[in-house]
Amino acid sequence: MEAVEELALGPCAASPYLRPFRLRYRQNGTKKFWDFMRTHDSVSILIFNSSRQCFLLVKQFRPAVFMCEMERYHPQDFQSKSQDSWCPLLDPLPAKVGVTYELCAGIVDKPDLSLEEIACKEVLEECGYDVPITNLKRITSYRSGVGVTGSKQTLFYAEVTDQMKTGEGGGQAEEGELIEVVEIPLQDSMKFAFDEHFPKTMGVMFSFMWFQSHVAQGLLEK
Ligand SMILES: Nc1ncnc2c1ncn2[C@@H]1O[C@H](COP(=O)(O)OP(=O)(O)O[C@H]2O[C@H](CO)[C@@H](O)[C@H](O)[C@H]2O)[C@@H](O)[C@H]1O
Ligand SMILES: [Mg+2]
Repeated sequence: MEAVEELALGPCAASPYLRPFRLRYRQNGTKKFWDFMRTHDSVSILIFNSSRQCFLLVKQFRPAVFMCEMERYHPQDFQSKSQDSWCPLLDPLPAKVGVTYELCAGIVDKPDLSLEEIACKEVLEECGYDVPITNLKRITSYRSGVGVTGSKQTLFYAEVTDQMKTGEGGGQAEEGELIEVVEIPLQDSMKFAFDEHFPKTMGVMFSFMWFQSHVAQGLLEK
């Protein structure tokens, strides 16, 4: 996953994944504008393996995270010339600075599938567990990125057992997805959630805390 080579930064003239817009408006008499991106909504799934008493997370290389780190160390790479042509990044940081721990997640891009169906598909593709749709519990939904995308993410919980494992996961190879599944033991999960050495999404932190207050107590009483 960390063999990332031949990096080059270029302009994004058109994308099936995001579209930039500007909204002009007058608020309380003051004229304003706001720039934003239209992008897909998404689902994410907190997966707890009860056979092994651990959470399943996915680790992947995130170009946007990587380039935030690059900008800190090589701000010149983002300057003018890359606005109209491809600019090779000659002194890249190690790819691992762009690898994050996340909940299994996927974009909502199939209008004929329900959020639950998309969530089950992602659990199978990314983590290799075949979860019946009735095993999914909707936790809540929230806005991810209110400043730029405003998109909505719906969070589910799925308890799995080793018997439900039918494959290795790892994402859809034909789409170039390269995902590593990692197990976080329940007993280490709160320490992990707040350990800044492991770059992660808010979804991981929030859902681990949700588990503590909604599920963990029940496990102790079993
Ligand atoms: N900007 C982009 N550029 C190039 N290719 C792209 C792309 N966006 C998506 N793709 C392609 O579409 C695939 C989408 O994968 P997923 O459906 O698993 O969504 P992902 O988990 O990346 O993001 C979802 O889940 C994460 C984690 O919660 C949310 O942050 C995120 O908004 C949501 O889309 C990627 O593997 C890639 O092939
Ligand atoms: Mg995904």
